[in-house]
Amino acid sequence: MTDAITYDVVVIGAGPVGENVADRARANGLSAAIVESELVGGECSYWACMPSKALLRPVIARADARRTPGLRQAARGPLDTAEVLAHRDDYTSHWKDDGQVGWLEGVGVDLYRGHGRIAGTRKVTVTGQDGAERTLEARHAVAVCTGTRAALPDLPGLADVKPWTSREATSADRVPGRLLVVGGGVVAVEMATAWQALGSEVTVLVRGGGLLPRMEPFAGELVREALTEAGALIRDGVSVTAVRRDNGTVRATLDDGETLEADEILFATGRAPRTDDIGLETVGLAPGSWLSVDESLRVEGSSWLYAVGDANHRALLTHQGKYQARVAGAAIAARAQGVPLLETDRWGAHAATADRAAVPQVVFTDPEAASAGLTLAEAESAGHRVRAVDYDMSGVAGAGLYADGYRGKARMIVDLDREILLGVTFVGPGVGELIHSATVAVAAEVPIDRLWHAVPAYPTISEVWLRLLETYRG
Ligand SMILES: Cc1cc2nc3c(=O)[nH]c(=O)nc-3n(C[C@H](O)[C@H](O)[C@H](O)COP(=O)(O)OP(=O)(O)OC[C@H]3O[C@@H](n4cnc5c(N)ncnc54)[C@H](O)[C@@H]3O)c2cc1C
Ligand SMILES: NC(=O)c1ccc[n+]([C@@H]2O[C@H](COP(=O)([O-])OP(=O)(O)OC[C@H]3O[C@@H](n4cnc5c(N)ncnc54)[C@H](O)[C@@H]3O)[C@@H](O)[C@H]2O)c1
Repeated sequence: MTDAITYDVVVIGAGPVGENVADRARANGLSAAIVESELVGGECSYWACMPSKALLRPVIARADARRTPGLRQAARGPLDTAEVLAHRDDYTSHWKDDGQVGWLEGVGVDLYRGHGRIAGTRKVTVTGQDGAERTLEARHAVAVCTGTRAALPDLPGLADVKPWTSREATSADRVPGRLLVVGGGVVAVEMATAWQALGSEVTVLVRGGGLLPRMEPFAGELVREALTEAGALIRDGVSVTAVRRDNGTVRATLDDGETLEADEILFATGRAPRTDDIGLETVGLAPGSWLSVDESLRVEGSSWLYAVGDANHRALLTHQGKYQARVAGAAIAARAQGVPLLETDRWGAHAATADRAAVPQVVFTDPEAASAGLTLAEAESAGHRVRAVDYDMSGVAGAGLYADGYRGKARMIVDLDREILLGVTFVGPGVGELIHSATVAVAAEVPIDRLWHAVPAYPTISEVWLRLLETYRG
C-alpha cells in the first residue's frame, strides 16, 4: 500500500448525487476525489431514470396521439420496438461513462475506480479491480453516496430463476412474451406500462395497499384503470410464495395455491442501501443500514461523515438527492472555512428542508401522476388542520384541448391555519410538466390570497389552478 493521498473531500459513489457533492466542493474552492466501482453516473443514468424514461416517452406520446383528433388513425399501429430500444440504448450512452468521466475532469474532481470503504476517521481505501489498494484521506469530509440496489424477497428458488430487477427491466434487449411484475410501487407501474406497450402480456401482482400507495389514492386508481384498458392484468391481495424456472418458463406460486406462468418475472419490491460493505463498522455504524443524517446531511453523531442521496433514505429521487448534494456541499464548505454558526433552521442554506415539506415526483405512466409536498394522509398524521380540495380535470378547457375525453383529477391540501398549500397532486395526461408550479407554491408557502393573483393562461391545463382556488373559496 502506498502513502495516503489527501483531499479536502472524499466522495464514495459517483452517481448523480456523489457527482454533485464533489462538484459543490470544487465550486467552493475545496479539492475533491470521487470513488466509483461501476459506472460514473450511477443507477440513474444506466439502469433507472434515463433508460426507463426513454422507454416510456414513445408510449406516452402514442397514447396522447391516439387521443388527438386527426392523429388517431396515424397512431393506431404498434410501437417500433427496435427503434424504442435503440433510443433507450442511446440515452444510456450504451452503458459507457466516457461523457461523465469527461465532466468530472472538467470540474477538477479526481476519479478513483474501485470499491471504496471507510477505514476509520476521515480515511477511505479504494480497492481496484486488480486488487491493488490505495488510501485517500479527507481533511474535512467523507460523503457516502453509494445509493441502493433492488431489494428482493427471501423466496425459495429465487436465485435460480434469475428474476428481473429494475436493472434488467430497464436494459433488456428483447420483449418477453409474458411478464409478471411483483409490486405496486413506482417501478412496478412504470415498467408494466412500458413493457405492456412494447408487446408483453403483463400481469401485476400486488400484495396489498393498491397501486402507488404513497400517493393520493386516486393516483393508483386512475393508473390502474388505464393499465387495465391497455391490456395488463392487475391482481390484488396476492403474494408470491415460491418461484422456479423450468425449460425457460417461470412458474410463480401464489399464496392462494395458484401457479402462474411467464417468460420473465420482475421484482419491483423496493430498494436496499448499498452500505453493507463500505467499512461502516470501522466508525461504529451498522453495515447494511440506511444512514441517519441531520438537516445538513451529516451522519448523526459524526463531525466529518455525510450521507447524501438514496443512502440516507430521506427521498429516493435523483432531483432530491442532487438538492441534498447542494445543501451538503454548502455545509461542508462552511464548516471547512470555520463559519461559527450554520444556517440549519427551516429553509436555511444548510438545511435540506424541502425533503420534508416539498418533494416533487412524477410517475411517467399513462396517465402521468405528479405530486409535490404532502398527501392528505401525511398532512393529517403530521397534525395539520387541513382541507382537501378536489377538481375533476376533464372540466378544464385546456385539458379537453390537450386530449379528447381527457381523464384526470387534481387535489390541493390547504393548511387551514396558515392558508397556504401543504401539497398538490395532479393525475392526467401532460401533468408532469405542470408539477413545478405546485412545487413553487408549496416550497414558497405562497398565501392562497396571493395565488389568486397568479393567473393561468387560457386555454392551458394549468387553469386547473383557478378551478381549485374557486372550489376552495366556494
Ligand atoms: C427503475 C428506476 C427508475 C427511476 N426513475 C427515477 C426518475 O424518473 N426520477 C427520479 O428522480 N428518480 C428515479 N429513480 C430513483 C433514482 O434512480 C435514485 O434516486 C438515484 O439514482 C439516487 O442517486 P444516488 O447517487 O444516491 O445513487 P445511485 O444512482 O445508486 O449511485 C450510487 C453510485 O455509487 C456506486 N457505489 C456504490 N457502492 C460503492 C462503493 N463501495 N465504492 C464505490 N462506488 C460505489 C454505485 O456503483 C453507483 O454508481 C428511479 C429508480 C429506479 C430503480
Ligand atoms: N418516476 C420516478 O420518480 C421514479 C421511478 C421509479 C422509481 N423511483 C423511486 O425509486 C424508489 C424505488 O421504487 P420501487 O417501486 O422499487 O419501490 P417502492 O418502495 O416505491 O415500492 C415497492 C412496492 O413493492 C411492494 N412489496 C415489497 N415487498 C414485496 C413482496 N415481497 N411482495 C410483493 N410486494 C412487495 C411494496 O408494498 C411496494 O408497493 C422509490 O422510492 C421511487 O420513488 C422513482
